[in-house]
Amino acid sequence: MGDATAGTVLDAIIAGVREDLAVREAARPQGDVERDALATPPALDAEEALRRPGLSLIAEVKRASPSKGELSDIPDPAALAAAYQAGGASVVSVLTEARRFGGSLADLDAVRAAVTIPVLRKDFVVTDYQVWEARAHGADVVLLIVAALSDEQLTALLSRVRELGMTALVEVHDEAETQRAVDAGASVIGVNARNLKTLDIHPETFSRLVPLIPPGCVTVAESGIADAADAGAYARQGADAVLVGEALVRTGDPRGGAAAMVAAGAITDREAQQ
Ligand SMILES: O=C(O)c1ccccc1NCC(=O)[C@H](O)[C@H](O)COP(=O)(O)O
Repeated sequence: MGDATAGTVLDAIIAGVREDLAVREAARPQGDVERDALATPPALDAEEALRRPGLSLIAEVKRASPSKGELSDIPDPAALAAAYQAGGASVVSVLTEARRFGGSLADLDAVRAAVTIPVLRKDFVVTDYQVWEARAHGADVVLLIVAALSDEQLTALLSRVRELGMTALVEVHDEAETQRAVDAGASVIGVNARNLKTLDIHPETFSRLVPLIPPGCVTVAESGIADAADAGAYARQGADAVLVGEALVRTGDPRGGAAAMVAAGAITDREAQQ
């Protein structure tokens, strides 16, 4: 993608997210969303699911992206999510950002109703309202992108996520963000190989940052994972989980694609024991 100005892509996405959020907040005040959230069945324990032995898969429902444009139509997100679960995914990620990713809260509702494993609301969460909204729509996990948040916002949102019984996947891209995530007390840290300034993928980011993450944390390798071999490579580098979007939505066989990635992690586990 090249040499976009620092911060441009993420800043532009968040500006759009804030505009859409203002419309939703005007239609539905936070008090109403909080009431809905508190009436929703308790969140599933995603952190426990990701800690299980072997490589866990977070399989994503992703229609489009700023880096690649249209990826897949996904007329039936519920069926796609059910295929991911049948293939052994531990968590389903649902992109709910509309403008650049083509997602929606309706997708989150459909997926929540279709699977029994934890569901991640993947969005650009910058306000308390969005966390309550995620819970009201049945999410068990919320993504918090360190690059999008001040330390104060990160701490406050992390604490709200936990208060609602959910798990925060705290996403980092470099050493400074990793230190901020650790200082904020993150227990599930995603290392995104996609540079959010240039959108280029740097697979070596995980091995560079993982030594900075305390051993008790769950580590997730995110972005640019094309196949089972890539998933297995991250398992060998110590990843507890991989988060995969494009490769799974483009395959004609999401169940088989998911199963192959989970199996690659299991093979790596057996190799390590020998
Ligand atoms: O996917 C993008 O182009 C993108 C651009 C800017 C901000 C976020 C972006 N993606 C969100 C994600 O984190 C990915 O959907 C996720 O890691 C899966 O990535 P992939 O397997 O490469 O589709």
